[in-house]
Amino acid sequence: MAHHLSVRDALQLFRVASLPPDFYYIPNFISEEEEASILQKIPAQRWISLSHRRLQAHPSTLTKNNTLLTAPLPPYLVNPVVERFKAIDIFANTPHKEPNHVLINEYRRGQGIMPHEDGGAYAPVVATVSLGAPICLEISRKPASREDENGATLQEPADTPPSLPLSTPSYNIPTRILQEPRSLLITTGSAYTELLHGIAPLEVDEDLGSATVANWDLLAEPYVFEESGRRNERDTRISLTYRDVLKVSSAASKVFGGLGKR
Ligand SMILES: O=C(O)CCC(=O)C(=O)O
Ligand SMILES: [Fe+2]
Repeated sequence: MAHHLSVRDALQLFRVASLPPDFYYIPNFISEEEEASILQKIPAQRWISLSHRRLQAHPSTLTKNNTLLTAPLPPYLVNPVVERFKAIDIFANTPHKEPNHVLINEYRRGQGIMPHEDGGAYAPVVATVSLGAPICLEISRKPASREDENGATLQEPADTPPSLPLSTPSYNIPTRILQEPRSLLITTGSAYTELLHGIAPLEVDEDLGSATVANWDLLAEPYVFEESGRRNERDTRISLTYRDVLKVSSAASKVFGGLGKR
């Protein structure tokens, strides 16, 4: 008798089991040819330079109140990546059922991004395709916060015991997720809402191994790091982060809706 694995069951094979739900790491999500083709199509004139990385937003940057002016994503960001997302139902439960926004980040050797959370502008699913070179994503807990008597939020020191449910002792946090080029990382559930992610501004990721990298058993080529002294010499790495922006507005609704209210 044939056994059929549902898409959901199949995805569980790629869950990063040592972390709170849910991170999924899928190596070789795209081929080398597809990677080269995407890299070549990223428009050189669209980069916005920040102090420790550069980035571009497609189809556009969100407005001040986190609204996306809807427009199609460029075809090179849709095919094959979004087509493949549909096959594994990644955005099946988000409001628009597919990503409508992509941030492209570029990190040169020594660059990074501060620990942060992606917040409420998006449905709590991020799908990150990595291109160019490996890099470590650092995963940490949010500092517990509480309100003082004036209603201002107080941040507690990072070593304060965190609130449930992530305090389960089996989770070894802080940790790292090693993202190989052509891999896909899906961040959803409490991994999206309760944890911080960032990239340390390093020239070398060191001490790579099963005890220090949460997705070690899911890597396509762990031997590359074993053979290079458990080190990853950073090189330029580009990420495509696919999201579903909750608030959207079309150009037409902006013009006619606006007129109607006057
Ligand atoms: O480059 C990455 O993998 C992380 C980017 C990121 O966290 C973001 O754009 O919010
Ligand atoms: Fe982020």
